[in-house]
Amino acid sequence: MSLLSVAEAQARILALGGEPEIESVPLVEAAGRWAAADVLARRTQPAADLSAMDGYAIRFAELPGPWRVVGESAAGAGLGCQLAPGEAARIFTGAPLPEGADTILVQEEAARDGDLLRLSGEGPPRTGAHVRRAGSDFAAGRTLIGKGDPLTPARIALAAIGGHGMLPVRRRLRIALISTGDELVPPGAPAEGVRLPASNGAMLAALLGRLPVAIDDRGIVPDDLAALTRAFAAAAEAADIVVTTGGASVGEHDLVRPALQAAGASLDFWRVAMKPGKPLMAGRLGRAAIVGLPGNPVSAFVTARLFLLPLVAHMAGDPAPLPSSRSMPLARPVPATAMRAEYLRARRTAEGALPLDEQDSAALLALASAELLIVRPPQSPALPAGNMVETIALA
Ligand SMILES: Nc1nc2c(c(=O)[nH]1)N[C@H]1C(S)=C(S)[C@@H](COP(=O)(O)OP(=O)(O)OC[C@H]3O[C@@H](n4cnc5c(N)ncnc54)[C@H](O)[C@@H]3O)O[C@H]1N2
Ligand code: MOO
Repeated sequence: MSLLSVAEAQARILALGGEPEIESVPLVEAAGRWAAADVLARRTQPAADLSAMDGYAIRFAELPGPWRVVGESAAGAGLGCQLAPGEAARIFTGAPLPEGADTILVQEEAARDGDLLRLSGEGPPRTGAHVRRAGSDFAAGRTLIGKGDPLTPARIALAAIGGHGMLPVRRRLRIALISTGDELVPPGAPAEGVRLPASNGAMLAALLGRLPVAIDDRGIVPDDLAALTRAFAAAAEAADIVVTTGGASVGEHDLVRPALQAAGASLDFWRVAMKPGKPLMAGRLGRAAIVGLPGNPVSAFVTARLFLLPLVAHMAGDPAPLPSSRSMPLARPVPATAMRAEYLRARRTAEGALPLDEQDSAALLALASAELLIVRPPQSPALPAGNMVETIALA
């Protein structure tokens, strides 16, 4: 298999994802997901003409008054009768405008003495001042949220006020994580000699945690063909996506590809023209999509950001799952690139994107301080400071 371009690999990985069923979930659980169907208003908002201020409901034509206050309209309860000529009603924010009234006199511009109400300031400037008309936000039946819209906090509020307690979303994706490597110990366990803690599983769980997923961290599997084959087959039974890290390259201990094949997986691609992240593989095993990330922690991070998160977002209903990029000036020169696209870890400065000195694909200290990836396409010339480059935000 030859090296694929990043764009082609992204398109192919998105095509691997199935369409999880649609379910209805309570509003708070829907936050951060995508609407799986249009959501229509079940009610008109406001349902009636309401006061937008605390004050008095009057007829504009009767200014400058005086009026006789005949009762009160509070939020959730109206006056209960119609205003006759010369009459006003005490009214509060959110309360229904009594029949016969058309305008609100705010209380700061009114003087009250028993039942008697007088104008004490400039008064309302026009008929209908401080009145929220019935249906001025939306009418029943109107589309409030379109299929594919992100369920932001504002859309959650909109759905609630539109009469919904539940929203249609794609069900949470089950993601199995498998770290491979004889050298790995679980995070926090003593790492003797040349063994090292497995950082990729926790990193991936943290990255995925912002999406609607249920993580099944299946821990560390040694570099053993039979053990890996068994682990992949078992993980694929219940998962929508099986994510492996490590063992993706070409050494004798890099057994992920043969083990996936032994488990019955069909591999769609292996190796992408990018740095870091070349030995990325993707395919299917039974009903599950397989994403094999490289073991190097920075390579795993960058490929997760560019391929795995978009796949998950796509399956969760995001119509635009690929990371967006933004043009920024370079704060320092960058060298030419060869056949692979390069994703340089960088910081944001007043002068623009500043590539870090340390670009090793195992250097987590540098990755942890990076705020951006500078995207350098294959076969790009060296660029001086000040030239514009595309960047992907990491936070
Ligand atoms: N002769 C070649 N050698 C390599 C090539 C190549 O094309 N020809 N590709 C290199 C590239 S690029 C990458 S990236 C790495 C990735 O290789 P693997 O996916 O096979 O990863 P491993 O060999 O298993 O591990 C690499 C490195 O990362 C550490 N690691 C692995 N898993 C974890 C984990 N869960 N948490 C933290 N660190 C982990 C592992 O100990 C190794 O140090 O291959 C190059 N080689
Ligand atoms: O492509 Mo590897 O991910 O450079 O280190």
